[in-house]
Amino acid sequence: MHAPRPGPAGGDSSAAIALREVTKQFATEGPQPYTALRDLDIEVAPGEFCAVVGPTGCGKSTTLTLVAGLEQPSAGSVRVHGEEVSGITPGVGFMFQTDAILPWKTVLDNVSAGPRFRGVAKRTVLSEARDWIRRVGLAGFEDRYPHQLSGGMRKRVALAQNLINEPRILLMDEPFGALDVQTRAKMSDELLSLWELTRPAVVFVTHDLEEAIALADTVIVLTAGPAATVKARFAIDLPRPRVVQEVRFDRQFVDLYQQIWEALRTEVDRAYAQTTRLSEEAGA
Ligand SMILES: Nc1ncnc2c1ncn2[C@@H]1O[C@H](COP(=O)(O)OP(=O)(O)OP(=O)(O)O)[C@@H](O)[C@H]1O
Repeated sequence: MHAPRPGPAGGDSSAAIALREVTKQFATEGPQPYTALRDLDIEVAPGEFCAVVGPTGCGKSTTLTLVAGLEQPSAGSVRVHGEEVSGITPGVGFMFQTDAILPWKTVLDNVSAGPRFRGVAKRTVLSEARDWIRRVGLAGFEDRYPHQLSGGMRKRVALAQNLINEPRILLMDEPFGALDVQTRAKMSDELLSLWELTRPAVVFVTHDLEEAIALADTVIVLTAGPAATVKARFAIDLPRPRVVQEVRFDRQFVDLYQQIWEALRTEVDRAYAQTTRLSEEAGA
């Protein structure tokens, strides 16, 4: 039995990420702001792999932008390694669904870009970049340009580009969402083995509950918006190393899936009903 763990693990200042009673409002064209998140409490330990699921539009990406320092909370606090976030958070890697690699640079130059920007000597950077390119399985493709690569290969470049900076925190917003099912499973396996190398704390946003359970130590379910918050938190105590395609058939996996889906389904139904109502009102 994997009972949902209530709330975050009780105010530990050694957390990699700690969001406390976070509310985020956005200005609208009307007089009232839109409250995307309210009283959100999330804590992620160093080295923990945390997946966040929730209905569409509930505030998953917004949560990541708060941790990255791209947005400020309207109330509450966002801390990274004990420091209040103000401005872009250092030591944080970010991977989106769309490719963020530079189309005019080769694989080698893309992977080298971060350390070069920080002023690391060129020779050191090139040698490290080649190492990371090899680790992500792209040895021999150093001189290719992004348009000469498949979608999965471009994701590997993006991974190497992030991991070469040895981020203590890696924020991933549906990074494999645009890939076909098989490539996606392969990339998930590769992500897990690369994550083991440097063990950053990961927050991985996904719509895919199977993907969330297969990858994570913890799955957080958010409620439907507006004013989304944490509905439940589940510990995923499946043994590691895991093979994403195989772990899905594990009895324990199926039990976890049923429990988490039970929590998620209500929120997905609520979000769907709201969208349908708003669309009917707009059309009336
Ligand atoms: N800059 C912004 N200005 C106004 N509203 C915003 C802004 N960013 C996000 N929102 C609103 O906040 C809510 C949460 O958005 P967010 O993108 O975080 O949701 P999400 O859970 O990541 O969505 P999805 O699952 O569809 O990717 C949405 O209603 C969105 O329209």
